[in-house]
Amino acid sequence: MAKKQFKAESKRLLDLMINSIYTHKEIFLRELISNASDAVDKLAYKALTDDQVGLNRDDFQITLTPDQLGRTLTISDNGIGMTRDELEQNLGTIARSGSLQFKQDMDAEKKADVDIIGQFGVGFYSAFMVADKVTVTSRAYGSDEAWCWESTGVDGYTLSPAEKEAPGTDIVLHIKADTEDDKYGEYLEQYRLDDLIKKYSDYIHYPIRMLMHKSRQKERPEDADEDYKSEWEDYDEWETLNSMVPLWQRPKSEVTEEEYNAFYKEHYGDWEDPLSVIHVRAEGQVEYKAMLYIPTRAPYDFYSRDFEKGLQLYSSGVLIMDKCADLLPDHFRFVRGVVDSPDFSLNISREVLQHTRQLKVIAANLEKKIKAELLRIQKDEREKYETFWASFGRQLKYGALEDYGAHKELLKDLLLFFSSKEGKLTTLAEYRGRMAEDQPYVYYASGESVEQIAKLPQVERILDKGYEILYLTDEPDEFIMDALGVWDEKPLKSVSDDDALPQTDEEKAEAEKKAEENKDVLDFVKETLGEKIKEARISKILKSGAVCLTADGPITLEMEKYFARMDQGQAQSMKAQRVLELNSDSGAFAALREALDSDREKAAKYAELLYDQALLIAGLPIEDTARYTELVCSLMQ
Ligand SMILES: Nc1ncnc2c1ncn2[C@@H]1O[C@H](COP(=O)(O)OP(=O)(O)OP(=O)(O)O)[C@@H](O)[C@H]1O
Repeated sequence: MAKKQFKAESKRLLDLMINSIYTHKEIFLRELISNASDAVDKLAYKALTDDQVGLNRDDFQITLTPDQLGRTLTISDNGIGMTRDELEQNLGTIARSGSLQFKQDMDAEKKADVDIIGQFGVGFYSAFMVADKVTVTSRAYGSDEAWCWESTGVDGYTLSPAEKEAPGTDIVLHIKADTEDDKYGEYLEQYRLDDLIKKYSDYIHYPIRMLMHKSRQKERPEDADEDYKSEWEDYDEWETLNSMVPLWQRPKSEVTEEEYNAFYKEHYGDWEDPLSVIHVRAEGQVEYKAMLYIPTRAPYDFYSRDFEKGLQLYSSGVLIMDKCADLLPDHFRFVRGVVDSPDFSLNISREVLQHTRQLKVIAANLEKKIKAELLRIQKDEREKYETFWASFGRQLKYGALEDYGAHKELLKDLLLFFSSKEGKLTTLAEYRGRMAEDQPYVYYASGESVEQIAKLPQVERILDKGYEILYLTDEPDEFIMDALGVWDEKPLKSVSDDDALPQTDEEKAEAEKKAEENKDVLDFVKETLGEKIKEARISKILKSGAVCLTADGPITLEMEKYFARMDQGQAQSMKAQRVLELNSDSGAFAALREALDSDREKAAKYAELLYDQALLIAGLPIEDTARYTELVCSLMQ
């Protein structure tokens, strides 16, 4: 029998195929199963119009037969098969896809009935990654002869007549001998094959079956006495390895909550039900189906570098990528789920998806859907939203700041902050809804905890006016207020800002007068404290409190704390420009003024002490604690 040669280019191509295109050898099974599924699809399609086929959809199947002794793995299908010419053309020419041709020749309206996977004409050759010889015996539907194609890879192939009872194809892989690095024998183990089918081909529409070798406990004989020891027996049983119809392909109305939840727990290793499921069927610009889950709680590694975001990507029921990061923006990285589309432009190895328009369109649509679902939960199921917020709120806040605030408009409605008025979490929109029109600003105050903020001297005047304050206790909060700037025409304002309460002309004149009258005291305080503060001023924001610390310029005290934590207290980390605010109506101020007139040394001690008090109130450490104690004790004498 004359050996036909692959064309020279084909030889090189084949070598490339076998050694370079795929990163994982195990995908050979995915490719061969996809081919078998295509072949079955083609015959099933024919059966729609041709009664002669004599097979129903339920009769089609793909079988796997591992033979450990003979070291072969056979993949059989009862699909359309190949004629001699087709064997030669399709398997003898690399990059020729009979499947693509088939799809192109099909009537447009029938295309919806089939899900042809093959398009590049290369997948078959991946068999040579694990086999040193491949034998294909095929009988085409409508033909009464069968042919055998055989090849050892680079060396070309032979074609010879063969026997085969029914139409279809048997592909026998002669599995390579094990090496130090590669244990090819694993592809003969039934459980490994089962795993691979579940991983890559679980949603192939036809049953993939394997005769499984199992063992079971024998039934206890009726006359067994007390000493009876249970016995085991081996048996073989055909098992369908794939689940076939993916949940997301079914109409939403036909999937129960239990089914959604069971899928989630099984696939994403969570023991708790998800907070919500988003099931999408899109038919616009890009056709796809998606099933997304919002988890109830963050996985333990969520806020660590180890956490990998991404959705599983399927194309026509075949797994293409386990974590496609491009489908999820970082701010929604907690979402889990699946996207399936026949429209993806895959690259030849089906492993990496090219950055396509389709992917961008899908990602943008999903982002909108996720936001809409979160808003729905926020509105209709507040308690649930708060559970979500406890786990993922931080992620959304950081998301609003990422990329120089590019996503803040999208995320701002989802954010929650603690409300002084409600005594619980609120959205900015809800705050705005409660706000009287003559209230000039949306107020916020920052600190370590809600309790600590509530006691800050600078919140007193604002609360006394009946205004609501957002208590910010999380690191990114102030940065968010900065980034947002205004909410529905009302500026966001820190209660520590000098102009937190707008002043009338009279009040302004009064304040200026006070500052002028007390200039000597303020100069003295500044002189005593030196570089520690930028300025001492008569406060416009204190009511009954004697003193507090604020910051001039863009960096607030809370931001300073944040930067210090980030740099682990390095000296060069960004510092706020501190302003010591003094209440000229307070007893402490009167004492300071009196001391300044009578005992400057004592006055200096007062100034230092007031500064330390202000640090304590702001939740900042006293710089020299020994000196502080000394001050207090000396003033007590
Ligand atoms: N089991 C089979 N039954 C019938 N025809 C087959 C079978 N396996 C392969 N073929 C034919 O051989 C062709 C080449 O297969 P190959 O796997 O190399 O490429 P493909 O499936 O078309 O594309 P892709 O590289 O995208 O998988 C197929 O298009 C199909 O016509």
